[in-house]
Amino acid sequence: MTQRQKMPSPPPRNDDEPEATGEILLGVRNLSKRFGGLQAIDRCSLEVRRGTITGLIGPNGAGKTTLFGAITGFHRPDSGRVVFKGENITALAPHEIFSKKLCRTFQIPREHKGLTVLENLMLVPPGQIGERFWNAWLRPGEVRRQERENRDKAREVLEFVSLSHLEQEYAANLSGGQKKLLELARTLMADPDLVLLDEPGAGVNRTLMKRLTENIQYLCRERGITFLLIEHDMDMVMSLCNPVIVMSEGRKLMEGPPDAVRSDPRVLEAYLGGQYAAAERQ
Ligand SMILES: Nc1ncnc2c1ncn2[C@@H]1O[C@H](COP(=O)(O)OP(=O)(O)OP(=O)(O)O)[C@@H](O)[C@H]1O
Repeated sequence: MTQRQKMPSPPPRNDDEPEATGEILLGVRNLSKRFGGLQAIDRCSLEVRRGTITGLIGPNGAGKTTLFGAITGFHRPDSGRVVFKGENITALAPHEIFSKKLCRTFQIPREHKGLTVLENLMLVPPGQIGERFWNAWLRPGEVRRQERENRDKAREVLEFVSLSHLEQEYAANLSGGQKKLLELARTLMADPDLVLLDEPGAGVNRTLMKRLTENIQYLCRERGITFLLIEHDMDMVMSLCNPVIVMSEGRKLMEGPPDAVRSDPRVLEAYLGGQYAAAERQ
């Protein structure tokens, strides 16, 4: 992992949340995103502090995945700002944001199906000199060295997520849970500072879920990687995340430690309201 940079002081807080400690790694300020007539994100503001595993929960359609898309350049926000490590990254392209070490996974894994597990990881690091075809002739030694380093790193990451035995398997043949581990592995190839995980537990069996949870905890504690994760599995959220941010109708409803969130009547109402609304639409 790379050396952590010293960051400037966080900007003053402008909401009524209880005082939280730790440097702000990601700041979302008054972000909005509309799809036609639908306000998917509505002046949303929230913060993620370095060194945390922050949970992002909320009823279906609350805007969580759209928010991930707007943070990581996949959706261009209509207004508002995204600040990462003190830098305004709003509306940068996804690959530019990725290269700043802000990485994401997708709700439905986006593996390269026709490539092996190992190849999927080796594709990740940007700026490989072998990508320019003349370098294979002009700088063959350097190309080979970089490829070797890349392969070693990919193998190290695969060992960490317990997928080594599948390195030559086509990614298309992995189980749903293994694909989630591969998604996490791909972010690790970039030495990320912040990883956004979109429903890492969905479709994952209990054994793999336990491994995934332990991996996230280890990476946060030992490697200093910060996580923001969307999850519907409340057991996973309650055991893994602190703080938990609740989104409803495109903006932050509340934030707090898991116990406080679980017992907050506003959260219950948001979930029940969402269910009633869904039932009424049917
Ligand atoms: N590309 C899109 N075009 C049109 N509408 C969209 C698009 N993406 C999301 N939406 C709508 O925006 C709203 C927010 O969706 P989003 O997927 O962000 O919610 P979510 O909180 O992640 O929900 P879930 O928990 O079910 O994944 C929903 O009403 C959804 O239908």
